[in-house]
Amino acid sequence: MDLSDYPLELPEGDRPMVRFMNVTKRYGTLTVLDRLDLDVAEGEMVTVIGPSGSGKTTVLRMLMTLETINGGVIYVDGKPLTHMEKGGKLVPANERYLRKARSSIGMCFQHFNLFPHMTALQNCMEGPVQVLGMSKSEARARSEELLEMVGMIDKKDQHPSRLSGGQQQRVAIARALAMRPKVMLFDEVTSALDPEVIGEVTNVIRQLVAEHNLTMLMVTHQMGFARDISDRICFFYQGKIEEEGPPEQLFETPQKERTQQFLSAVKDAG
Ligand SMILES: Nc1ncnc2c1ncn2[C@@H]1O[C@H](COP(=O)(O)OP(=O)(O)OP(=O)(O)O)[C@@H](O)[C@H]1O
Repeated sequence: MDLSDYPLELPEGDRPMVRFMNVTKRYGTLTVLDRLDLDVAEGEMVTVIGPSGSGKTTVLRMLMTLETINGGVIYVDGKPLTHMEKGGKLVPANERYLRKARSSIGMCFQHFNLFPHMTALQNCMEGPVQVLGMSKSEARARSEELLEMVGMIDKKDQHPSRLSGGQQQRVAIARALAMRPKVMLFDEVTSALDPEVIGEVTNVIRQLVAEHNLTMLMVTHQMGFARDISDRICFFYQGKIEEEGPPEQLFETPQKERTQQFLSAVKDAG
């Protein structure tokens, strides 16, 4: 497909919050995403599972527009994310366009990446003030509300080094939400945590799913958690969706042999 074959905007009535359309990502000769089509509806929670190296994190990285894709187009809220319109057709987006587009995507990583010299509250206020141009008082009110929601308001004046991993991750979630993203991405947010604090982070995400109509895309190795909270599970294999479906269906009656093998391997391991 040529870039001129892709719509400048998705039509009314067929506008998922996220659409990967025929997306290919290569590193040298290695094809990591292979003509991927993936939709996430508004308010939907989709979890990507699959073997190591199957391209799960790459999906999130492409949505963060951290790197260019080699083929296809990603749309967010009906508008191209990776591309922009020029003279009536799509061209790869420039840095200015990407900077703006990125603010619609919130991301939480395995390593929380909080600013070490700032308190929890300052970490949350930074984006709204610096990127969105919000007044300090408005940013503070919004940040305090979110810190309250993740159970961290008591620690708002602490620096990250004084917080546990689970607490830092909760601040990182509040910080991402403070930007009012259209889509939230969670990449292995519990895998660097001690077992006893995993629950406090999964509970925050569970609460987000239950009470807020957020669109979320998550990568996790915690199958039980994925099964609990996802609307849909996508099983990735070699940069493609091998099988997808509601959690009960995918975990209980997987249709493809590769899905069955993967699920029995993780079951044996865990
Ligand atoms: N910057 C890069 N340069 C070269 N190869 C890369 C780069 N980033 C990722 N890859 C390769 O792309 C493939 C997919 O990586 P990705 O991180 O998306 O896998 P994953 O499914 O998330 O794996 P894991 O479960 O181990 O995190 C891997 O083979 C990886 O080595």
